[in-house]
Amino acid sequence: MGKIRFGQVDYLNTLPVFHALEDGLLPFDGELIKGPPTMLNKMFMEDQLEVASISSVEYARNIDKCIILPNLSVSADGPVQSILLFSRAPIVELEGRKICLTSSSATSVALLKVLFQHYYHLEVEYVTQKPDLDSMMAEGDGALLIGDDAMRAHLRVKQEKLAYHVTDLGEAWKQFTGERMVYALWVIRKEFAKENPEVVNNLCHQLVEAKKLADQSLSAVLEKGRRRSGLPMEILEEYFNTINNAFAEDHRRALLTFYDYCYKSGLIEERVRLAIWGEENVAG
Ligand SMILES: C=C(O[C@@H]1C=C(C(=O)O)C=C[C@H]1O)C(=O)O
Repeated sequence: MGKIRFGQVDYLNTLPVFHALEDGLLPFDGELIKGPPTMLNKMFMEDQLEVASISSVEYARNIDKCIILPNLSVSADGPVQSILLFSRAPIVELEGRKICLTSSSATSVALLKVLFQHYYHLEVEYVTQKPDLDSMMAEGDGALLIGDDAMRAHLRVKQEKLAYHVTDLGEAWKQFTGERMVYALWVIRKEFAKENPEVVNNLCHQLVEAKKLADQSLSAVLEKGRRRSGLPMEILEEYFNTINNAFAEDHRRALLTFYDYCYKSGLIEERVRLAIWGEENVAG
């Protein structure tokens, strides 16, 4: 077996899980491959990675290929601060308008479509673009951005007093369903996991340890996040209080609620169950 190729979504919200691995604070005999979610989704599904943090909706589209690693996610209970729709008019007035979607996201694109259809009851036109607020707003009436791109754009909108409405999709989802939202999962390739169960057990253990270490060295994680993102410390502190990297019972219920709406909107092809490493239903 060669080194494990481990895909890392290169946003602040995965840093509490990856910090210790990046800094060699835990034994990890693998290679970290960083990129935006859609790049890692694709690499994982094309067998170029053994394990990765990927968009949660992509799990539902590829259940034959992946097993979810326990206790890990990128989630938030309500406003998330990094999944934002910028628009010229309030969101409820966007009927028939053109919305530019970031090419970096899969889950939040599906979330926006679900919310427009089932919560706001509006029909809009979608185009996909590179994540750049100015070129997106030059092309359309709204722009969906995620991750550090969304946070930097939001700061600019405030600093430059740009006349955009900003809708936090985590907040809208919570108002609609009463649930939190699970944006990303850590998954491992089914074939690889079956052939290397001890490696997977060990990795699961290390990732739980990695989160504990990040909790214990929060100031180092914040400082690294500040250097990487260029965002001010107050914003980072608030963000790390908002982002949750657990995967417990209410995360599962919330994720299945999201999948249900994705299914109703034709964004996934079947209703799925969650196959989680270490639980009985992962066989097959
Ligand atoms: C909350 C976020 O979660 C991310 C959103 C993703 C998506 O929309 O596909 C994928 C991975 C997550 O890290 C974010 O980046 O803002």
